[in-house]
Amino acid sequence: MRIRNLTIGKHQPKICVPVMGYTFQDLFDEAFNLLNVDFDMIEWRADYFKYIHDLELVQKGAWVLRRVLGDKPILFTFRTAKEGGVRRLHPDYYFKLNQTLAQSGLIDAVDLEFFQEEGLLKETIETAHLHGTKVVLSNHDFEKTPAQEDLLQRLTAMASLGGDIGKIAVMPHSSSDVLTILNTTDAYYHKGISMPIVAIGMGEYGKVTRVSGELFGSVLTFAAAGESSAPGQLSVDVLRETMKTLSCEQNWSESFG
Ligand SMILES: O=C1C[C@@](O)(C(=O)O)C[C@@H](O)[C@@H]1O
Repeated sequence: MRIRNLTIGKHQPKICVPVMGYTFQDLFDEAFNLLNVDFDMIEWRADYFKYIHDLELVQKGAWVLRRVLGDKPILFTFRTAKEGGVRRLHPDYYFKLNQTLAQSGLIDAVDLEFFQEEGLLKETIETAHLHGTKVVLSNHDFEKTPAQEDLLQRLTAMASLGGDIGKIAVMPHSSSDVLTILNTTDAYYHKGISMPIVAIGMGEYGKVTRVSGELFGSVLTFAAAGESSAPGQLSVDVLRETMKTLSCEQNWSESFG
């Protein structure tokens, strides 16, 4: 699948760098500092943005990022407090915000949290698709690693709902939790569902899941160029180098067209 000019699902996972600016100046500076960094796309974590309650100003923020970053794909994410973000938002405004950005032509993909009212979720996915914007359906658990059946069920439901990418980020506390995440990724791949997935283990134990996507079938990995947006994120340089070292030339595009 493609997001803007980036093909996702081929060879090594693509590296997505979070940008967490509070002001317009912060957004500009963070984006500008990325110009010398070897990354593939950015995630604008708009829950950090001071003007999140003003739709015009949020679009202006996206415009600043687009101007600085040129053709790099931009994923727009408002991460809610209950899934690890820094702010709460009324659900009506959450969907309005995402629909506005999805229609703006300024960003390439939106992250929508999966556990929300299904009608509004479907409507927002449709709006995004009508405007050529991709949808990442996501679910985060900062406490634990749910059972493999639960994770698989969430990912398949994300595919049924029309997500372009499904994402789970959970917290492992042991090697067997890490195996649960990797087994889920592998089992999902063998189901032959066309929607590609991202499966992340957060924290120290999860690091291996951030570098091994090529082997198991996780197509995106998040890395920090400055401040990290979740525990266990590696720096972009270390991540790129490690993935090159571990590369096994798998090509998931045959399954994830
Ligand atoms: O969903 C994710 C993944 C993430 O939580 C991580 O663990 O790298 C980082 C978040 O910014 C992003 O929205």
